[in-house]
Amino acid sequence: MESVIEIKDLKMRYDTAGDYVLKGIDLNIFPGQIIGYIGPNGAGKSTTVKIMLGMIDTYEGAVKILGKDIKEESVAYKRHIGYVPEVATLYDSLSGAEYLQFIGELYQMDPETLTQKAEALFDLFGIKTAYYNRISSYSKGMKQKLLIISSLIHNPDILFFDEPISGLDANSVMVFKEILRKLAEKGKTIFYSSHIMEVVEKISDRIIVLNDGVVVADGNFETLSQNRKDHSLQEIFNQLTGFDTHAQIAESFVRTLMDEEVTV
Ligand SMILES: Nc1ncnc2c1ncn2[C@@H]1O[C@H](COP(=O)(O)OP(=O)(O)OP(=O)(O)O)[C@@H](O)[C@H]1O
Repeated sequence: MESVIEIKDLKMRYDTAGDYVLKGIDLNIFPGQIIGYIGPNGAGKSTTVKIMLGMIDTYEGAVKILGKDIKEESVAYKRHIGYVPEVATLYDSLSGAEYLQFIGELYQMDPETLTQKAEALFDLFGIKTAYYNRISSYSKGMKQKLLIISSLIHNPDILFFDEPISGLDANSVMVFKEILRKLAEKGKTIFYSSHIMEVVEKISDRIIVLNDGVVVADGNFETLSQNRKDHSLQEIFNQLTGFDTHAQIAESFVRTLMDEEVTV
């Protein structure tokens, strides 16, 4: 099977005299995979995703998406990509309808098809009545649903989601997880970054753990949990990233707050 994403010896440093934040990453991602892309704060997850999205081009190494080197073919591949960023800027003065029309125009979608799809997706997400309202009046979860719809409306082949369920209620999370499964069944590739280990463990059929700019684990949950005494992804994550001091840190934190003697 051909890779949808092929990353070879990817290195990145933001400052030419500074340290590398990505230290040589090699990955082959295949159609229909749901990749849980996890790692501690600052590990380099967003940097990798931004490189794949073409938002950073000062990297070393090679990144091929859908068979093309993204440095050589920097625009065409973006039609095949959908993205939900962790922090998004939505145009608050537009309505949901206007925002999606704008997104549709960027992807040169037929306006009638776009409107039909947009209205139907709003309805399915339970926010139909907000379609013509200004985004400034949306709740956090409604904004998140709009972002999810706008990342999917052009029917992309590769999806990058960064904490996509942030703000979604429990029922909507169930719907969203099922949507991911169905999209993967249709051959879409999903790159899912999150710090919520329970969700990553459940939805991913491949988990990639990044620590300090290096891939420290890559496999399905069963492979990752082999030969380890603890079996939740949270515990495997703690072991892989060498973290076992949560209790001491919490105690020092609270002592500091309480003005007691500090022992860090
Ligand atoms: N624009 C930037 N300029 C300089 N350094 C940056 C920039 N963006 C990220 N970095 C640095 O690169 C490293 C990796 O950051 P990145 O945002 O990729 O991590 P992450 O794994 O996505 O973290 P988080 O889980 O906190 O979102 C960090 O040390 C960060 O300080």
